[in-house]
Amino acid sequence: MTTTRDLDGAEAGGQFVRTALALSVLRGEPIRIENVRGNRSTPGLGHQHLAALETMVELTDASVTGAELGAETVRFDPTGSSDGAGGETNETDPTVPGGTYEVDIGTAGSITLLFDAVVPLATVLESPLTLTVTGGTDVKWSPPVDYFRHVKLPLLRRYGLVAACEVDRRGFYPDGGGRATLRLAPSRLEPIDLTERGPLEGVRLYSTEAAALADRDVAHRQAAGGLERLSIVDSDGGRDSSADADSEHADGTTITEHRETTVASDCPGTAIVLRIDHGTGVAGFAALGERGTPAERVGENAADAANRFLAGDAPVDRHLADQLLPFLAVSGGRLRVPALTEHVEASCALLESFGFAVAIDERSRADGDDRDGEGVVSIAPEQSVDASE
Ligand SMILES: Nc1ncnc2c1ncn2[C@@H]1O[C@H](COP(=O)(O)OP(=O)(O)OP(=O)(O)O)[C@@H](O)[C@H]1O
Repeated sequence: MTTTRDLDGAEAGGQFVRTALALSVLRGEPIRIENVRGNRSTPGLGHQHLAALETMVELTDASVTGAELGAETVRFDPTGSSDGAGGETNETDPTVPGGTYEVDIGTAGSITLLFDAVVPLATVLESPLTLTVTGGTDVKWSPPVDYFRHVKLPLLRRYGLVAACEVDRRGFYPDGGGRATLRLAPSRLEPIDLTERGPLEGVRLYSTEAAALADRDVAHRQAAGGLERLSIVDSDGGRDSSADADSEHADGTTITEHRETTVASDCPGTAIVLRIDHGTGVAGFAALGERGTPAERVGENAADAANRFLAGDAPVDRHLADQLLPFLAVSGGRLRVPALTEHVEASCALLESFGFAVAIDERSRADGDDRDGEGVVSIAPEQSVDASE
């Protein structure tokens, strides 16, 4: 018999909700979340979080209470059989049937964050799942869709995830109106062991402009700014000062893909994603266009983040670091994270609340270095213990 797992989101934001819902499904455990998005200035469920909750309810035929805007307490039971009062349910192997679904977030709420909640369900699917979502494809504080499909999914595919993402229309802030489809098939994930960075293999660049901005050549200028600023570490530890598209560098680093795309969308917007491949893992760095910021500067912002990554030795970027943790829990493994960010720490604490054996080996920092510390997160799912026992 499984009892409801009580979770406290007082120290976290929306990611806590999404990951908790996914783990609830994967473990076949009802959850009650108190203090939803407790450390945000507008606590409770926002549009995007509510859309994720409602989608998870639909995909899993769960029972739910608190599925409304602003709700600070949510109860979600993917076993569908308990009474909402902390009752007990029969323990069975959790499965999700699959099928075809459409969701409209209704704002420029992030499509990729909704996808983030759903992707782990691939490991318990009975048959393929197709999920088409309308909302924002490239909005602040979330993975741009090119990061999702060209960075996150390719890395997870190496570990056995069967997934693809197609984009019909882009959705920028404030109108949204983007449309993308996630396709998942039943997947079995290999353990993730990503503690070393392999040799640099190449750089991929995805630069995008809404059709309304095409006459200003924005995608090209973003790409040019990014490539001009990108430093490539060579084998002697020195640096090339710039990288040109479609060329091979003295150190052997190649621009393996270079896409400048004009896209359909309801409102103007631009995005750039740089992907670094380095043998063991991948890392992605994104920037969004903003009124008043020159296109070249947008590219430079993405390259600056990539250069900071290249100066370290973690195999993934700081965003993938937190986004991989649910998969680490599913399959077990070890991950060197470039920074023990608030998101990484909140996710580790959540995984521990679910009974996963999480160990964080924090790298010591020099005195006066107040950056988020690097660390290695290890998770042993087979040894998970039931915290409610
Ligand atoms: N530029 C980026 N590239 C890739 N991933 C990103 C980027 N910016 C943010 N993310 C990821 O988006 C997620 C944001 O989660 P977070 O909980 O902060 O947002 P949220 O769901 O909008 O909720 P809240 O409104 O409570 O902050 C994290 O996984 C973070 O790593």
